[in-house]
Amino acid sequence: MLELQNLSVTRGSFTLAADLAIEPGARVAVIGASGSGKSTLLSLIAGFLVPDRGRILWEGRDITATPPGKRPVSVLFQDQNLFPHLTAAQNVGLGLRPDLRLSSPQRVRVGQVLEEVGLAGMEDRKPADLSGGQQGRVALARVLLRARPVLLLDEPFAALGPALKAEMLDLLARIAEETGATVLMVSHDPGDARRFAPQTILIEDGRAQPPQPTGPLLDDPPPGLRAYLG
Ligand SMILES: Nc1ncnc2c1ncn2[C@@H]1O[C@H](COP(=O)(O)OP(=O)(O)OP(=O)(O)O)[C@@H](O)[C@H]1O
Repeated sequence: MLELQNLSVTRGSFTLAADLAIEPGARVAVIGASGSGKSTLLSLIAGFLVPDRGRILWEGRDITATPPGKRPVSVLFQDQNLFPHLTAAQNVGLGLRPDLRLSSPQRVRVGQVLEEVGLAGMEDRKPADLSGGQQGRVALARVLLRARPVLLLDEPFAALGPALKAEMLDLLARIAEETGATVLMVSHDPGDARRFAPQTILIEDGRAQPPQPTGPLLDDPPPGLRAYLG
């Protein structure tokens, strides 16, 4: 279980508060208007931002002061962060060792995750020789290889077309199920939330609300969310 207890952080004139818990293995969408604090919430969980008050607990352990690299968390951003001069396999291998001095079992493992995301045979290609969707898969493979129990995604597939995006979400859902990972995904697209996440954290008026069932929330959104969704 991931718990945010009486958490609050202020950035300039903006304050975000959160007091909520996320069940292990849950898939949760994070929805809110532009500037409502979605990225801020993810940064708090990832440890890029330190709260002004409150605690973050993972499996009962206080990780509020734990540096990002030591948290049980990996993060996938929209821009995928692939290095253009490295091959797909090397980009994935960075998830294990930043200096890329992989042992042979580690190299085997890189091959396995690339296969899991459907990139067998493309190990030696550089990002420029892969499609947008394939690049997304490389980034996903790198995150999977780290095998952290909490996966944070900040609009990871926003640049992809609808069909490709749906495919990536299904792949992600399948892998999350297999690994039991807890996944939080920021999205602007209610369709993504419905497709991927049984539960949603709504951020409104400076507060991240506890997860609630996605379908009913989107069927009958509160006024602020309704205005935002259009
Ligand atoms: N470094 C900062 N200093 C001051 N204010 C900041 C800083 N970073 C973000 N903010 C403010 O915090 C608020 C929340 O930002 P955040 O990026 O979390 O929103 P968001 O919901 O992810 O937005 P979007 O959907 O537009 O990406 C915004 O009002 C933003 O202007």
